[in-house]
Amino acid sequence: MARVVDVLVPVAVDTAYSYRVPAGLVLEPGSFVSVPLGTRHATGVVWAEREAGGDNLKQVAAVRDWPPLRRPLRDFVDWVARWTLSPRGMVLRMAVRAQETAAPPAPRSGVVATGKPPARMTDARARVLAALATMQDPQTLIRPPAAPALSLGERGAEAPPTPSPPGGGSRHSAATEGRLDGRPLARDEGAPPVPKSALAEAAGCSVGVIDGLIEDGALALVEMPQETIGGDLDPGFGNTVLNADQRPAAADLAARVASRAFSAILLEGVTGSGKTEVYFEAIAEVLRQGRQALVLMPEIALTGEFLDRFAARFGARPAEWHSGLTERRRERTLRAVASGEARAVVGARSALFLPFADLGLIVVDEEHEGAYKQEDGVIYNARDMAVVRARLERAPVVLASATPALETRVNAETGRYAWLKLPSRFGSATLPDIATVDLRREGPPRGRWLSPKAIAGIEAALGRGEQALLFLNRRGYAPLTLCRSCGHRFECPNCSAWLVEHRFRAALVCHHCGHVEPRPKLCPECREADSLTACGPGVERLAEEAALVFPDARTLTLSSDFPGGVETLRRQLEAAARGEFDLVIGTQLVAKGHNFPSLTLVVVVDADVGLANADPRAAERTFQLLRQATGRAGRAEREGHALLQTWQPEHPVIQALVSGDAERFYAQESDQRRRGGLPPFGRLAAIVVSAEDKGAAEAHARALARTAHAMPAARGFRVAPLGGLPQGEEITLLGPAEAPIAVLRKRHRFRLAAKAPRSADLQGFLRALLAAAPPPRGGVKIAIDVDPQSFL
Ligand SMILES: Nc1ncnc2c1ncn2[C@@H]1O[C@H](COP(=O)(O)OP(=O)(O)OP(=O)(O)O)[C@@H](O)[C@H]1O
Ligand SMILES: [Zn+2]
Repeated sequence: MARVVDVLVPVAVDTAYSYRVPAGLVLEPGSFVSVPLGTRHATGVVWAEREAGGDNLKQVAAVRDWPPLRRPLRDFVDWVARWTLSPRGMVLRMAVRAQETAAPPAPRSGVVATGKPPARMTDARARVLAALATMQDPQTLIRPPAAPALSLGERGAEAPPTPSPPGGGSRHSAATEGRLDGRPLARDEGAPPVPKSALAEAAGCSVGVIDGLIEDGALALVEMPQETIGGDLDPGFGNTVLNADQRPAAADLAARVASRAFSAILLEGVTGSGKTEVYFEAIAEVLRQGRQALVLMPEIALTGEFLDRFAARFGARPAEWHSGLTERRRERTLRAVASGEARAVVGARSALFLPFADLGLIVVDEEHEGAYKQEDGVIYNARDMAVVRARLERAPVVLASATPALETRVNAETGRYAWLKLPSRFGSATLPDIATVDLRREGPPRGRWLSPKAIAGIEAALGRGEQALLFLNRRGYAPLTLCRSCGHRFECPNCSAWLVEHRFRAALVCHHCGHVEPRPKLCPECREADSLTACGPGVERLAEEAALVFPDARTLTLSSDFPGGVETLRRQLEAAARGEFDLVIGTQLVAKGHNFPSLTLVVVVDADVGLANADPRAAERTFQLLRQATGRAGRAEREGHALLQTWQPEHPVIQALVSGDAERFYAQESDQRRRGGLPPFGRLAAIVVSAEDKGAAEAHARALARTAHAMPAARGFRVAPLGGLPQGEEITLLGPAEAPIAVLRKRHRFRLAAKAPRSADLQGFLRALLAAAPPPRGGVKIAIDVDPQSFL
């Protein structure tokens, strides 16, 4: 009998392939191995090991020296694949992609002073030694010196230092005594080495000067200790004194962490109640245990403020994980996570697949956020999968939100999740009072978007030296451009969607596929000049109006598509938080999570934006977004106000926001969903069939429906007959129908939906359906979306 392993390879296949293990090779489940796959080699992970007659099998080529993929993560891969109906290899890809692409860490070295004076001293050499002393001074370590060679004192860095007169200027002689400006030159134990290039830059000389000093023995080249990533965290660094609401919640979470058992907890607290402070106490307990914590955030790129708060509480920043990291950083972070060195990671949804050594806690911040849903490839909701991973790791998972998803609320109500509540804002802050502006009666003049009431409110706030936020969840200048003379509308050539004008970029852009075209001078249809007109507002247009109405206000407009990327956004948000702007105009990006202490007024320019959607979650999502947005006001001492500009002030969502009665809103929503058998009271899956050829997509979608209705009842599910009302356990199949976005990226799309009672095996049904249906041909693709968030 030979030893055989089943190896899962990170490609779009579901099965693990078997390979023979060469004698002498030590493998265990989870080992990374290189295996022949077709004509090439691939890196895969050992999924199982057994004794078998493996004579006709290919051999494992090599073992990689990566830490093995631990059992909980392997089980997680299997679980996610089963749940989402994705090939296991594709899910594995998410867990190992980083390893695959990672560049090997480059060895890094730096110089330190030896304390031995150089045999010969020159200006340049003196500058190097001075710069090094400064850079190694713990006082300046916190913030690396922006101006180089600070210790040269009054003369500054720009003026090249002239040789000191013998005896008079103490600098050189001091240097030869091993001190410079009172700073010890000798290598402090622990003084960090400085890379040669950085030192040369700081001293304003060439690397050659440094090499000379090394040869002379005054400097030594040493291996740089790798910067720790997410390590060196101190649970007692910056203790926060919690208030009477926060204390029991924090104690509860800490006790759960200490128990090392799975549990799911909804931490529901109004905006500004200190949810972050509370779950920090759970993280502190994880650190005391020497384990690891993961915090998921929906907008990871914008968490500058969070990182600073984290550092103030724990003495250092957590590791970050998101798509904006450089390759080297990814690789370093990955290793730090796998080795357990990284004690805390804050990340986007993909961080859920990191190979933690000893995960003791997962926090999903703003758990209701749609951004947790990945809509392509493996279609999954990181919030739900976080609960699964926590269970496999036997760790608690905290779902934090001021406006929890209805699913989560129901899980808390039924006791599946524990429920911790923070009913009021921290300190003396109170929730903003919310009023409506009825656009039917109190609206702005044509072509304007700010009502007189809103303008008066903003003027008053600015007059008091406070900030105002104009919230409009629409990027660009105008959502639709048309020709006044012939009525031509600009549509995306790849999608059934209007092109959005971005005046900033002087372009028309498709928000679905990214198609960009210049805004023409003539109408392409009727050749009329200057006939194009913008319909409706986006944030750019609002900024234009604000500049007109408030010419003296310091205004900041923020949108995720503005140039400068994440770092610029972070800096601008920080500046806004410091009060450097009077008026902030932005999309949902500014609505969430930020603390702007002097912000007292939020104007929601178009509260109806999300309500027009016909999807089952439209009301819930609008409620969440607007409550978050209005929740930015009045977070410090001063009272906050919010104005909702709306055409339908009587709409239940608007009413719920105004009354602040979240309980009633959730109760109504629950009721409706229960009656409709919609999640969380029933289960939904969408099947999207697409092809470049419309006929092919439609034909296949119909074939799927026919197959479903012809399927015999099986254990776990039965398909309801067409036209009839579903009985008990039956699954209803709806559609196919052309998708609301009928064409996306040149592909025609048809949707089917499966609606099932909670007790039915929805995934089992979908699997059986795909197996029984004819195989897709002619470029037809099928995407299964379990628990869809989007109905487009
Ligand atoms: N115990 C505390 N001691 C000092 N400051 C606190 C305390 N609790 C909360 N704060 C402060 O109150 C503000 C709001 O807290 P935090 O951001 O944690 O609230 P949140 O519930 O997460 O809010 P949101 O849901 O709106 O993001 C912050 O500035 C925070 O520093
Ligand atoms: Zn498009």
